[in-house]
Amino acid sequence: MLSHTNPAPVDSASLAPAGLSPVTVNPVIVIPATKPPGLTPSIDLKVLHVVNGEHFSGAERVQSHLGRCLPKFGIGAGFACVKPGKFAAMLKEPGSDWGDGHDASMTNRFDLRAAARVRELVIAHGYELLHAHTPRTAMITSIAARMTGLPWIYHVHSPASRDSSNAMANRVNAWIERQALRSCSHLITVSESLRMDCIRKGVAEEKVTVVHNGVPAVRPPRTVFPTVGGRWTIGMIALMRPRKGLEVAIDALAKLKERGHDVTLRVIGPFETTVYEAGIQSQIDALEIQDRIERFGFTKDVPAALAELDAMVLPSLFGEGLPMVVLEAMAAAVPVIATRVEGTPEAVTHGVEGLLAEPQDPESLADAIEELVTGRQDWHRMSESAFQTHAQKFSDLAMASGAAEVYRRLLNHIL
Ligand SMILES: CC(=O)N[C@H]1[C@@H](OP(=O)(O)OP(=O)(O)OC[C@H]2O[C@@H](n3ccc(=O)[nH]c3=O)[C@H](O)[C@@H]2O)O[C@H](CO)[C@@H](O)[C@@H]1O
Ligand SMILES: O=P([O-])([O-])O[C@@H]1[C@@H](O)[C@H](O)[C@@H](O)[C@H](O)[C@@H]1O
Repeated sequence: MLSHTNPAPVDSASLAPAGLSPVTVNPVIVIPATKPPGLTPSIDLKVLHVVNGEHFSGAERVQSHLGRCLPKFGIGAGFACVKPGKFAAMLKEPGSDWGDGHDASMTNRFDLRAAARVRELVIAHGYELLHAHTPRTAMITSIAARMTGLPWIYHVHSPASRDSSNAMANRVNAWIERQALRSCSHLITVSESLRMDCIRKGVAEEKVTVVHNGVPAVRPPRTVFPTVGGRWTIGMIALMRPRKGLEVAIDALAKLKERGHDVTLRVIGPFETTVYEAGIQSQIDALEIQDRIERFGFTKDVPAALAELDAMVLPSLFGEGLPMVVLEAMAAAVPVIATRVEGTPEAVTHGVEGLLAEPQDPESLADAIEELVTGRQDWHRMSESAFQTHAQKFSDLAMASGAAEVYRRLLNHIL
């Protein structure tokens, strides 16, 4: 049963800005992650996720939601982290309900002792299935699976061959992934686009299941609405690395300034490297748009940050699966302006939950933002559609239910 605070809807005419059509909105809706119908079953299956652990980004967000929600389907999750860092530390924080965190650190990319450590964890904690999330952890897991005789699942979050802007790292990761996948029992992809990518690379169709990413239904209260002709605050939320296209957003912002629109870009999240950060700062300085950019570091409270945005912008260049920030924005009823890459169009239809621009194209991105700020696209309609689409298709429980089904079918030899 969904248990949520859902006050009586009010007519937003009094709240609505000039130039945007009023609709009926709920002023405060915060829907906590909830249980599926029925009582929580007892745990009858334990899965060990083998994860990188150094960042807290999209894959880790998926892992944490799975860890929290799988027990509602009778499945307990543990995590073996092969790199120390943010996710590994967050697993150990008081109050973390993601599952048990274990250390399986590697001293270098080819440190195969981590596989022996995974085997020890399986024996000590009674895990019955292994689940890897990156090429590096696929390699470790494939060896650990051989050592333990357990089946293993590979979760594809992005295409290894175009996952980063480092061509050599992409080639090495794609090669490692190919070798490891020879022994993989089943693949989960986060988008249909990635399923097709795996099939094109030779994985048998029946070995791949799409489990779309999902996030909890958290729609923070919003009291201020954007107005045509007023100031718009759009935000990008990410671990900032070249493939996310922050440069394109900055160029688009300069174009919007030239066109006379009052749009500010809020950049929320850490930078992967100081070199990348310095390059971005130089670009901002050269374009003389310091007055239009606000920068924040990593935030733990993404829903609160979203509640202060008029739109979430994600100008990814390539390499996405189904970005979590897109789904988080939709859950928070924030329109999304993103690019037509990989799985993003599976969540956002142009003109419905948001707007889609062409990747690598500041003009196209500026045009999309302009559509919204000039009121040619109705903000309230888009906000409500985003909220509805999330609720119907991209909840954390739907994702956990999909993963649980794959686990059970695999162990019952139906897959
Ligand atoms: C290029 C790439 O490999 N992208 C994939 C990666 O996501 P990637 O890590 O690139 O980006 P996502 O948008 O999916 O995730 C970023 C996550 O970090 C969180 N965040 C960000 C900034 C901040 O300050 N605080 C914070 O908590 C966001 O709320 C979000 O949950 O894994 C996702 C999960 O399957 C995939 O769908 C993405 O396509
Ligand atoms: O294992 P590795 O190549 O060093 O680590 C990489 C991670 O640092 C990165 O966050 C992720 O997006 C890549 O897919 C890759 O897994």
